[in-house]
Amino acid sequence: MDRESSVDAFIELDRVEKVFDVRKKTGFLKREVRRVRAVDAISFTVARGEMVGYIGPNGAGKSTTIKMLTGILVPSGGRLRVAGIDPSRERTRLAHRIGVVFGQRTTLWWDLPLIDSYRLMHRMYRIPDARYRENLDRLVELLELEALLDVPVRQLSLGQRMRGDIAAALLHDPDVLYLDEPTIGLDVVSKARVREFLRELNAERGTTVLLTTHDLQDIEQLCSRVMVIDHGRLVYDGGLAGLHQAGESERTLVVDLERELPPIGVAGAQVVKVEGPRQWLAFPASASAAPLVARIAAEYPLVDLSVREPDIEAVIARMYVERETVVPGAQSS
Ligand SMILES: Nc1ncnc2c1ncn2[C@@H]1O[C@H](COP(=O)(O)OP(=O)(O)OP(=O)(O)O)[C@@H](O)[C@H]1O
Repeated sequence: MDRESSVDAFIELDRVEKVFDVRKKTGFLKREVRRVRAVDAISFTVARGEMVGYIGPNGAGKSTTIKMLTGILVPSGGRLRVAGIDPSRERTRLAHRIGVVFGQRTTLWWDLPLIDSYRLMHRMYRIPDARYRENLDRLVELLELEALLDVPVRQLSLGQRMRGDIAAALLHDPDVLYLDEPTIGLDVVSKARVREFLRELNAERGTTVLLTTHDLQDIEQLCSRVMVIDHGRLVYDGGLAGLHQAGESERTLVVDLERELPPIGVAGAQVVKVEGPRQWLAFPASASAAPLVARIAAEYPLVDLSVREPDIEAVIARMYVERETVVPGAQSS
């Protein structure tokens, strides 16, 4: 990494590895040690204020990476810095700079009213009184928590609890927020609310966000950059558009004709389905639909048409399958 790029880098990983030794009993007194390379020479940097998606299939190494970034796990190799701090060496100092939300677990005290968890965090993080009040007021307003403050956490719905957890992670004004499945199990309205809040947080405060999710709409709506990890290796790092290219994604032109006709023959697209006078034509997502539409309109009795965007889920599924393939945008390590 050159000096220039490291100036703005807020999160820096240079060939970071994590190897677990898993002991398995294979006989009466025999044990076998199996080495699991959960994170395999991963390198990337995230600049201050970036909002980046970190995605991959189950067991890819996402949580292990996040745990190393928070200092919970010590890397087996490589170099790791967050805000210039080595997380595993200075975990407490780093804790003041980062916020973490695990969608599947809560950091709140289950039996206490929500506000009591916040009061405890006020003390734990030694947040100056004025700052605590200001942050609490703002978060309560933005996340609509006012009516919930006196409710014990165990009585909150999943969406309410998630908003409560996000506020807890931000009370001490962290520079970086790690979100692990922040919208898991939420209904459409709650998801929209959480996403809207994250967008505002990033725009207003410039908080750096690393987002791990299986919900690709989270990524599409929040992140301009996405990293894909599979079997511990970074297989893609770039924009969403590039991801479509890497996964060779296709858009679909849905054409309504005046009458039933044999499949349309037009260069640059392929008919994938015919139903009465309606035909579906697939074409590369990177190509423009305009010339295609012009050609069809000139040669066929066209009544109506629409373009369907590629399904990013299918694109990523294809990438996982073809993970051995070197894709554009993948970082060499
Ligand atoms: N403490 C541990 N001891 C041994 N192996 C572990 C440990 N933690 C994780 N692993 C292994 O490391 C690999 C990566 O796991 P990790 O939890 O980081 O994946 P993930 O991408 O977060 O998956 P998911 O989407 O299912 O949460 C898996 O093979 C997992 O079994």
